[in-house]
Amino acid sequence: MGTLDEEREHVERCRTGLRRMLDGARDNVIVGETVAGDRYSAERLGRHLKSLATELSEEPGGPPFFGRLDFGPDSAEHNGRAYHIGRRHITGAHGGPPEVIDWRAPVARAFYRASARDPLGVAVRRRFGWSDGTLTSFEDERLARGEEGGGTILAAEIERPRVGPMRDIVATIQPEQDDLVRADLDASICVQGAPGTGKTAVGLHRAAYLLYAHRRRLGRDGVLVLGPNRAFLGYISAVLPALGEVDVEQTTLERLLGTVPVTAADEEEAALVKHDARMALVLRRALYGRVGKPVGPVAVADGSYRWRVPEDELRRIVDDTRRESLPYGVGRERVRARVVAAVRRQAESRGATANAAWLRRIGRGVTAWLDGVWPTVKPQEVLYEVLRGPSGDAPDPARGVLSEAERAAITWARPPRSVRSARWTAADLVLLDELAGLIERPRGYGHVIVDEAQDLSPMECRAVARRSEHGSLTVLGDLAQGTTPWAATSWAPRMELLGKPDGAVIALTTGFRVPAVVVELANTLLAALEAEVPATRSYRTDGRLRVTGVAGLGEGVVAAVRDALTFEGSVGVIAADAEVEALTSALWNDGLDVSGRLSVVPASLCKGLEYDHVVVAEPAAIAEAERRGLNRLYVALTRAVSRLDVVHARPLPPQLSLPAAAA
Ligand SMILES: Nc1ncnc2c1ncn2[C@@H]1O[C@H](COP(=O)(O)OP(=O)(O)OP(=O)(O)O)[C@@H](O)[C@H]1O
Repeated sequence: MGTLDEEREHVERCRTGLRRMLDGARDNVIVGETVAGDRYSAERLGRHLKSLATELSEEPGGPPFFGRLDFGPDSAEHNGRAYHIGRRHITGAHGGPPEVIDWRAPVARAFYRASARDPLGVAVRRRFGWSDGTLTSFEDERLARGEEGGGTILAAEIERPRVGPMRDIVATIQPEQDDLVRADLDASICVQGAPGTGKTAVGLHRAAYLLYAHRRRLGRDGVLVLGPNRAFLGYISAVLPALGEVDVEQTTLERLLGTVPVTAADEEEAALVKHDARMALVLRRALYGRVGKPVGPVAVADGSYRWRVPEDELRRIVDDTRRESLPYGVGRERVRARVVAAVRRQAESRGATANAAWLRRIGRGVTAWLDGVWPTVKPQEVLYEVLRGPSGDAPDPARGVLSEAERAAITWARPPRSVRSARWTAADLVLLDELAGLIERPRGYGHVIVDEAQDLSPMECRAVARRSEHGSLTVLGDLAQGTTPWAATSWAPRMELLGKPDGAVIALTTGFRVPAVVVELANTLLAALEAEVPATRSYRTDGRLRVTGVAGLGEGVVAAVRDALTFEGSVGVIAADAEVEALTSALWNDGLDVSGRLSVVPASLCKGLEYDHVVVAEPAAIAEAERRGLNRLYVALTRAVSRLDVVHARPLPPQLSLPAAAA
């Protein structure tokens, strides 16, 4: 077992190793750009090596490792060996053993999973303490002797004040989290976790792990991370690059589906219908309503001769193709190919031979007929017709699917004159995507991670399902934090809509963000929320909760913020959206700088975020602002890492009861 000095010598060896890797990567960038076989590979290779070189050059001062495993003699595979574990693999000198093992490597698993009860061959687990890139301490757990836990390094990392964007948790992943991070690529899982249990962290580390373990497959098929809004993405976007993964697409569903600009808004009644799964049938009917019954034969010119395919054969072709449930666009081409095949059979029975050019010509000759029977169509054209409402004697695709009131809710009161002048809403984007998916299958991903998934509507779930049909899903959410009108109240139906009915639902119940006293307050709301979720245990016994009744909300919030700023870390004031402007002015007018470490956040945007010190302003206003206002309040109350101030000028909502510690 190394002493602190010996460990520091190892740090130096690691830094030398990193420099060696950096020089190698730089040389390789030059070579890679000139030797790769084709331009595409050259570009990819060049990009990869350059980003590796950049990463390495950004890292020389950072902690090269955070843990160490010393295996005992009873480990058959690693008998008596020691390994340092870090964010990245560091190669050894002259082909010797690596200086550091990547946290995702199979052997590193024992760092997260070994316990006194089941040491997995590990004699000693060591955790290192760092300060500004200098190794300052370590703590050992002699697992083989039954010693476990009790250290301060782990607790200090979890309780450290938060500033800036989210950081990785590789040094302190907990066993129940590690199970999820390293679940099989083919396993789709749903993680139900109370606030701060590390769902987002688990999702991001799972992406990094899967890319490591299945680099080839996922490098080709891609990994997609979907978050609820841009503020959230801004908050989490540095985690994967810090873990060396820069090729993950991180976006919101709205941006992913955004083929047209959103320039209108729906009434809630209309949005509810548009997000309902029954719309899938309405749209399918509307699209396939465009397919006609062939009337009369088709005649195809071939030089001076005209081939004829009779009506009954054409009808059979169209009916058979419809039954095959292909994407609409593929169906159209299948019909063309079958008509061409019918012509070919006739030609061959007359002794002609069909070459490729002839087949193409006949195919082109069928286009005019095909346009009448199975026309090309754009999603906007179909949706335009659906939202314009039934016209003429064409059957309404919504008949028998939507009630009259629902039909009326989605029908434009004043239909735009043409599809070009139509203004689309956010819900329309989802419908346009459904139509686009019916016409042509969208690009799929090898793995999709969806955060805050409890808020997805059934139609949004279908949009995600289309993109993970041949891949797998990690679904992260908390039923108690659902705030959309269509939020899930149980997971099984959502997993079905997401195309993974067999996906296991796993609960995370230890909270790492919110201190116990704050959890206790937030938990009093749970009984009033429409969601059955398991109770949480907070890892953190530190923290402070203060509930203050004030005469004027502005002054009360200013006073709470002044106090908050005397502590280290970020400060977030969370208020009902309508109060944000007035509170921001009150803070500025009092000489407080509302940028940098102090921010005022509308309650509607606080999901997934966290601040070291949170001031929740006027809970009653947050609860009243929307249908699921109590869920929103639950989200707001659970953003605090160290301290929560609840400031109220009006009575608190009756569903919130103060724990004895705060009353
Ligand atoms: N094992 C861990 N070690 C250290 N910190 C952790 C660990 N797990 C989670 N955290 C920290 O706890 C905080 C909450 O994690 P995260 O945001 O992933 O939780 P969440 O379940 O997504 O929360 P919410 O549902 O409230 O958005 C983050 O600061 C995260 O870094």
